[in-house]
Amino acid sequence: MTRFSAFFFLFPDPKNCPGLLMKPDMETDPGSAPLEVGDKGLTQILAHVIAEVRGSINKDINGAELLYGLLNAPWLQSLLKVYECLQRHLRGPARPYVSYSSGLSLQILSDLLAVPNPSNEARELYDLLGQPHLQALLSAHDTVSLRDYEPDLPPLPNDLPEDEEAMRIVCLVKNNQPLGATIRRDDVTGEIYIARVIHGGLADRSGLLHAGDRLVEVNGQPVFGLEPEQIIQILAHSHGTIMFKVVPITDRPVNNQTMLYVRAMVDYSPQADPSIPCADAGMAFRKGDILEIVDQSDSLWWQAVKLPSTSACAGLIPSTSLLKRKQKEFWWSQPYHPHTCVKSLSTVDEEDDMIAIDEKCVEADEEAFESEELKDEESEFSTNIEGIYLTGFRRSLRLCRRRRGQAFGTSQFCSLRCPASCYSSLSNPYEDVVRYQHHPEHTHRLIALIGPSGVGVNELRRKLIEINPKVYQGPVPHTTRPPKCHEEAGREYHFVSREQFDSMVCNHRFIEFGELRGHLYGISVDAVKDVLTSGKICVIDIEPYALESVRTPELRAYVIFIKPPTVEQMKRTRMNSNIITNYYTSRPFRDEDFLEIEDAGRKMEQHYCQFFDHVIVNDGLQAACVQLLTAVRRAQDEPQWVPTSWIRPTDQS
Ligand SMILES: Nc1ncnc2c1ncn2[C@@H]1O[C@H](COP(=O)(O)OP(=O)(O)OP(=O)(O)O)[C@@H](O)[C@H]1O
Repeated sequence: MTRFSAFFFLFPDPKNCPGLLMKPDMETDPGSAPLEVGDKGLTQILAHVIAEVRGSINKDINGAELLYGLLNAPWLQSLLKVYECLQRHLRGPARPYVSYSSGLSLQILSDLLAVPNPSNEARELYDLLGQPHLQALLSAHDTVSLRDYEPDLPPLPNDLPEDEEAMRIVCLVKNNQPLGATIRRDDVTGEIYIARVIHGGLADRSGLLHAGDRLVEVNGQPVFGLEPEQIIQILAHSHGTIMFKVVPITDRPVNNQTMLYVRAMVDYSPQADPSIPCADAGMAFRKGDILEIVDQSDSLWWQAVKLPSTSACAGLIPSTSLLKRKQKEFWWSQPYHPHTCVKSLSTVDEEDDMIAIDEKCVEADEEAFESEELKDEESEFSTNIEGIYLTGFRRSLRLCRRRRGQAFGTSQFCSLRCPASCYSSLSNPYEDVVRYQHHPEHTHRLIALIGPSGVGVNELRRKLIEINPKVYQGPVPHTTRPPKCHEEAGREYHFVSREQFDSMVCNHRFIEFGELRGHLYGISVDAVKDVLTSGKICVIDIEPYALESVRTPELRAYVIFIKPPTVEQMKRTRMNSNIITNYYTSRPFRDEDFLEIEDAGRKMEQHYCQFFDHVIVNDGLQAACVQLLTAVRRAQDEPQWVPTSWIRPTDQS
């Protein structure tokens, strides 16, 4: 019994088509020339093969019938036709059959329209040819076939002078968008130049106007000697197409700037800046905005887009050096105020004088508070969840802050002009940032809550930890006070000597520290790291001055601002809540407390909003808690803008 093999058809010999079953032996005849198949060769060969196979069916050859059906399949015939077409085109460049297909299709359309009773096929053809995209395709086909790419330009005159400059004529169609270019006049020569082209603007997208091009005419009107404002007037009064005649700049600078993103650390308004070359081309931004710097070619004025961007067109912003200069000028122009910004808590000795007036009253209340504190701590221990203690909630730490707040009055926020530390914070108007996606194998980001005293920072923090103490935890604070009978070292506090504590302070190991009733208390970087390396999410509350200590590559804090709602809303929601007063007593909230919280919250937001990754308004406790939970998850799971130095600390200069 004979078996057909598919490879018979791989080496057909067109000259011996009828004898196809004789397979040429390429291995035994290496010198034989490759077989050429003509345009119709394969189709002919197939026809012969089919005839042969048909003959074999009657000879009871196994598989012949199946093969016959296969070879006769319409798809195989179509495939062969496609193959032959491709072969033809591969041999030479494609040539259009007609270069007037667009006109031809219109002719066909009008002929079809004239048919009295068109068939279904005619209707379908009419619909197909009438499709706009097919019309566009045919039009593109004709343009390509005619090689009609260039505009028709008049021939160059023969008598061109030798020193004739190359001119470029640029036509831009004016729409509602600004042209996106600024001009300047050379005061010596009176020539007008394109000063800058705004990234993503109309002029930029045309690709035909560049900074440094000399402007010769606008709409046929020579501009030499005109003031820039006069040219702007010409442009403002033009409609439709505007024609520019320019002498292109010879050495266009290559823009090899890499992508740069920054977080604005200051507010900026171009309308309030008399030094900006063109206020309309400027871009306002607020503290905390993320800006994509798209052009730094000018050392003074950069171009940037605010993210998330709604417009492709960039705006002018001052460069870092220019903004620093402006800040310095502004700073020096302000009247001097004594230093009111606090870096870390001063010792009690330093404060004593300042709080002397209240001291008697405080002493009396401290006695009362001491027992209350103990009661409070005991109740905290008894409510520990599954053997996990809610550490870092000791009132002593919070009272350190209160004492400091009391000592410095309400002026913990920098005023316009105060020395060193505040001034240095002004010196970095932009912070380089990158999009950072937390890696599951890395430690979690620290969650730092910040808010005015009494807004509910600790309440929210406590609630979060209580939801899942196996996931969320506070750091264990350090103290120099002796342990109480029920306390265990490393559980409620790390108990250390004053010398040890001082040494940690000197080595900047504390995020926050303070002194209360002769004892030092503090939250150390290592205590936070202990929680993080255990695989948990560390949640702390901080004061603004501690922002610097937590926004570091090792802690990568995600800062959440707990914002007070309106006074009215606070009155409604805090009806049954108590506030801890500056005299260490707990009493129901009063109207003046709400006013104070609102004012402190406003000031805090005004001064530090650039550091906030998220803001939660603590109105209803339940809703705020859900928002906090969502924000904390987002901090770990979603990409965030973080300082570049966190990712590449070695790049820091
Ligand atoms: N959304 C809220 N609704 C009702 N009461 C609240 C809400 N948030 C907080 N409270 C209550 O307000 C009081 C103060 O809250 P909390 O102690 O958390 O303040 P804080 O911001 O940590 O300030 P401090 O550390 O100075 O006490 C607490 O009695 C708390 O239960």
